[in-house]
Amino acid sequence: MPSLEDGEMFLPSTPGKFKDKSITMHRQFYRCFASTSTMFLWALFLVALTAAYLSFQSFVDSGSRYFSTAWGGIQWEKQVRASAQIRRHNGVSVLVTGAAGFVGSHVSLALKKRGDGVVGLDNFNSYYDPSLKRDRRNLLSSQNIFVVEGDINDARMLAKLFEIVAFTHLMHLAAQAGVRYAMENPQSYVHSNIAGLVTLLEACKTADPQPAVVWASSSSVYGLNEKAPFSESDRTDRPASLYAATKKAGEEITHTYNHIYGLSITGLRFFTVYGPWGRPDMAYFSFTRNILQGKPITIYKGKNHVDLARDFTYIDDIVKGCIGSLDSAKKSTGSGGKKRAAAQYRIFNLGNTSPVTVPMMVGILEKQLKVKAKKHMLEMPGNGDVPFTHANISSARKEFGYKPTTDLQTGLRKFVRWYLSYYGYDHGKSVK
Ligand SMILES: O=C(O)[C@H]1O[C@H](OP(=O)(O)OP(=O)(O)OC[C@H]2O[C@@H](n3ccc(=O)[nH]c3=O)[C@H](O)[C@@H]2O)[C@H](O)[C@@H](O)[C@H]1O
Repeated sequence: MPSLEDGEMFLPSTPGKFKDKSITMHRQFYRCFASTSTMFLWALFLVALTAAYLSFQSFVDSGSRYFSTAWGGIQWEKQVRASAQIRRHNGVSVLVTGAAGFVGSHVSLALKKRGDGVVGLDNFNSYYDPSLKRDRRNLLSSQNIFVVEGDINDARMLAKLFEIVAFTHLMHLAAQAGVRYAMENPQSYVHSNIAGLVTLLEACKTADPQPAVVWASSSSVYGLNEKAPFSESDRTDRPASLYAATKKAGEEITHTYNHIYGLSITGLRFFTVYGPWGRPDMAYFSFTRNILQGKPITIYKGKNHVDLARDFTYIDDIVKGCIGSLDSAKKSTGSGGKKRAAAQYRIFNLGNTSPVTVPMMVGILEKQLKVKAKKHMLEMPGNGDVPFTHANISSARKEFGYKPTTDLQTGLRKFVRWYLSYYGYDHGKSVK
């Protein structure tokens, strides 16, 4: 059977004298038309492909611009390398995320002081006044610690950092903190505490060598647990806030990276950390500001008017716990993204072991500030708060000799001294 050529099927079957000639002409015309249209379609396809590629490139570029323009370049690499230099025998090289944050800045300084290499990373977001973060950064910079301005969700920046420096450890302290703010901005918790964590672990998994990971979980994972004091083996499947849920998820996520890729993981459950250079969103800090400014403070009460209590833990004790866990962490066991052997997975409470009620904390502040607080009592709203926290720290004590030594009175005295020297005495009118 003769086969139909392109266009043939569209030919009219016109009978008559000129049929053959006209058929030939039509055939030529349609062949020509068909090949032109095929070429046109190919050209269109190529144009579309190029356009798609270009817009993808610009998406990638604008993505990295979105994260930060503040990284990259020869000078930047030089600063990273210099900051990562180890200056003691058997020292370590640590990437500290959240280095311009409260705990991150203290841990960075302590590591640097003993001669370890430290590179900081922080996105300087505006959850609370970024000028406090910039001042912490300046303090770090005065000790030759370079803080990279970037987001833990920026995979390209992280890959670059691990390419430049063979970090032995990751101290991951960047997070969206705050229990009650999770009701206002839930997505920010997912962005930093879940997506950011995964991006970071992906970078660690492929890094060669893989760093050992120490990271900040939270006492809030105990949620509605009523058994006191809280032990690491207690239930953590009833979080009371989205913040707690993201920290609990972090514990599970890090476990999978430990299991599949051989990352050494140590999760630290911090208990309401306070002290100089602290977080302005926390109660002891905002109460101090309000008391000095003559503004009222709101003190939440639990069910049946029970006082809420926290196992407030002083920053220097937390720093010792962070460094103890870092020093006792075993190496990761994977390489090239593959696990070679079972790796260490640990979780520790880092608390103070002596809960203090919120009204007692306010009483200490009043004494230190020599000003009476205007107290406004309010029944605890359903905002994610838990009635009390109390740490059992025997695991951390056994594993690396963790022993908190600062009571709330001493710690708040140091905090108030810092607060007044930082903000001045003029009752916070110049508060940054
Ligand atoms: O251990 C943690 O894992 C968490 O600790 C911290 O959370 P919390 O223990 O909730 O600290 P914080 O806000 O200072 O409230 C302290 C007390 O004051 C009460 N409180 C608070 C505010 C207020 O206006 N009134 C009040 O009574 C309040 O009800 C509570 O009883 C960190 O912020 C968090 O990021 C996380 O790290």
